[in-house]
Amino acid sequence: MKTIFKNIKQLVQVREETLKPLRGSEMKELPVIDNAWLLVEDGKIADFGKMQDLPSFEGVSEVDASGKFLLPGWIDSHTHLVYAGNREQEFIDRINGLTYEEIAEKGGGIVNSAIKLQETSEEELYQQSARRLEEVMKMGTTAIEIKSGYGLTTAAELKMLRVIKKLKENYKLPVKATFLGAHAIPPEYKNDKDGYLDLLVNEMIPKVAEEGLAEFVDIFCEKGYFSVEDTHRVLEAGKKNGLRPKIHVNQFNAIGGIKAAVEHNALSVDHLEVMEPDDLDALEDSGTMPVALPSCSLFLGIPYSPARQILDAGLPLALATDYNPGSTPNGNMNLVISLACIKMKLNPEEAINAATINAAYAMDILDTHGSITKGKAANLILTEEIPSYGFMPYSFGANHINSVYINGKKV
Ligand SMILES: N=CN[C@@H](CCC(=O)O)C(=O)O
Ligand SMILES: [Zn+2]
Repeated sequence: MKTIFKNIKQLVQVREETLKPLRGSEMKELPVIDNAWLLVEDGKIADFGKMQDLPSFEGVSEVDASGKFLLPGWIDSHTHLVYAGNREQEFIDRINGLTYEEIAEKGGGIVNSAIKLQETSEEELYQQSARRLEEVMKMGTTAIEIKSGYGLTTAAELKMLRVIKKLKENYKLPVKATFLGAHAIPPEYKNDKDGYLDLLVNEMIPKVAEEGLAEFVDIFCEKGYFSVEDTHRVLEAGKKNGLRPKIHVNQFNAIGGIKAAVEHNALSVDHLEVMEPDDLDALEDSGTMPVALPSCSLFLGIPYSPARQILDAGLPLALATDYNPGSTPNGNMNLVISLACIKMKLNPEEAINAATINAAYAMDILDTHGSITKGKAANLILTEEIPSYGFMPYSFGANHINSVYINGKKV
């Protein structure tokens, strides 16, 4: 099956090849073709060019993209989209003065979500999660990473991961699963963190790997959660079982987790609201992608990741939503891109690169997704008629998306 998009006002993020993520000043460049066409064949980008050079094609269905922009779909490399219910009460508690940390200390937070999830059937959890996935796909997300971490028992963690597996089977976009058993210390191990780590390392990780339920391993490396020493232990166990690290780090405190992650060749380090010079140094010459989550900063009222400092240090940067019930009950990548421009002072070009090419790297799918490149999947966003691609982040809160395509098929 072939589809041709014609009269595209601008084809955005056009690259011959994408072998590496973009770093530092490279992120300012966003290659485009004005007045373009693009051919999709068998779900892949087959060819593209300028309208003046349009060859004649037979047996193709046509999409007239006059006045519209065509760009690679957003890639959301950090979510917790599989969860049960919501934490609206904690939202009210924070409005009334409690902090995220205080709520967690009182037994709320991640543990609250874990109790809800343990009490929810696998089928119900799947239905709630599938609704969220469909919602974000309509907003332009065309590849997604999803973490476990609201189970905190072997049975409930496996239940979450099976739900992610079912989403992967039933939806056509790339879905990658991350095992985040080390998300919080469950109440029954309150005074025995090492006992929980033993369970993680000796039982959960081997089972997850044996059943092929995850590709990545994660840990919340943070004061009051897991230490740098715990991080080494969990990442080592993950690696032994074939799971590459992608970790939560430097959200509230810089405790040395970035250096540990780099030592384990983590694919990404995520959050980074608080960064020390040592953290930037540790990332230099590494294959580890820094990932910022600006909607989390908005919702919790915490600092935004110092993106300009990260780019000025010549490092790459990716953006993701962190969609979860506690710190970011929102999976809208368009808002993330706007916030990155407004609050983190990224230019639209930098933000779009961070949400496509670099996000693809952070999900380990850069060879097949993240740019308009021949042979890559036709996972695309067709905008409404807008004056420029920069109009998307400028008009924050609006999406300006006409349609979304996964493997060339309209969502
Ligand atoms: N910080 C750790 N984990 C999630 C939030 C978890 C929650 O509050 O449910 C995050 O990335 O923000
Ligand atoms: Zn997260």
